[in-house]
Amino acid sequence: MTQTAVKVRGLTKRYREVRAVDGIDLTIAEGEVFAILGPNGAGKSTTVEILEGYRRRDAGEVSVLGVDPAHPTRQWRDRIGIVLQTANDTAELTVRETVRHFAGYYPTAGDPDEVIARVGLTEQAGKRIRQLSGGQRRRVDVALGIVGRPRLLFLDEPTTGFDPEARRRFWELIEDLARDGTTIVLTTHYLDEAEALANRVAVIAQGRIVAEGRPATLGGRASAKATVSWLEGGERRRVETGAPTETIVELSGRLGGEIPELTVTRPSLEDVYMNLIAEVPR
Ligand SMILES: Nc1ncnc2c1ncn2[C@@H]1O[C@H](COP(=O)(O)OP(=O)(O)OP(=O)(O)O)[C@@H](O)[C@H]1O
Repeated sequence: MTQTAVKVRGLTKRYREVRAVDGIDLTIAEGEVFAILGPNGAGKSTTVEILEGYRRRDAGEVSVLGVDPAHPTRQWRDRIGIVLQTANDTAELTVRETVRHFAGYYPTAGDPDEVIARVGLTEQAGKRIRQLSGGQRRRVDVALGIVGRPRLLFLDEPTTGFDPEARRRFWELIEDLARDGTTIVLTTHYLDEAEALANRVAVIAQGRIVAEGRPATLGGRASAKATVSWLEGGERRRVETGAPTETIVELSGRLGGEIPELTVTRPSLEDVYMNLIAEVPR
């Protein structure tokens, strides 16, 4: 039976007149990679901070690894990994010293050098934090989030400032952790990141979930019309169709085999996301 890692019902949080979180329901199974998407100010961080036990809620039920995060225990904290913003307080320590220091907080921490290798910082292990680039510092943050070998890892916009290669490496790390059974809750503004990593995504706008599902099917994406495009008589032709295979067979017959410069596209996750966000009344 799949265990539930996160269960949220009717979660509500206001800051004076702002309804930051306005009745959210969420269920995340153990081992899932779950992405929370949404525009600036949608309520993502507030939701995640409540799940992490760092913010009080006004109403609703929340269970994270079977515990109400409003009443966290030490044992519960040890099973949760959080990638915080850059740890500036250790600027004078080296990467290795910092990771070792944080490893000391956990009863079953991973080997610091192994963790440093996993985030791709072996060459920088002896450097002071303040000497690192922004993207390298962010990798230290990730190392500190996983050094306790958490069962549930929260990542808030983890790849902001990463170069493309570092992002790919980071994605591999997340896939690796997911294969080991770590549940991952991720907020991101990069839709390709959500598509590459997440089993499921939720789109939040104005404190509510406006869509939830697999990235491939979100917002009716899989059943949306496809655009078939090809070159004919020196001109680019395009048709929208619910039956692209039929269109291609018909075209292939007409053009006598290979269809020049054929492409078939469906709405991207970004297209679907933009539509979902546009529909939310302001
Ligand atoms: N400490 C606070 N005091 C008052 N209002 C706040 C506070 N934190 C957040 N808010 C407001 O609550 C709403 C939701 O903010 P939140 O930070 O959860 O959004 P977000 O989806 O994480 O945004 P972003 O993508 O910009 O990080 C916003 O309107 C924000 O201005």
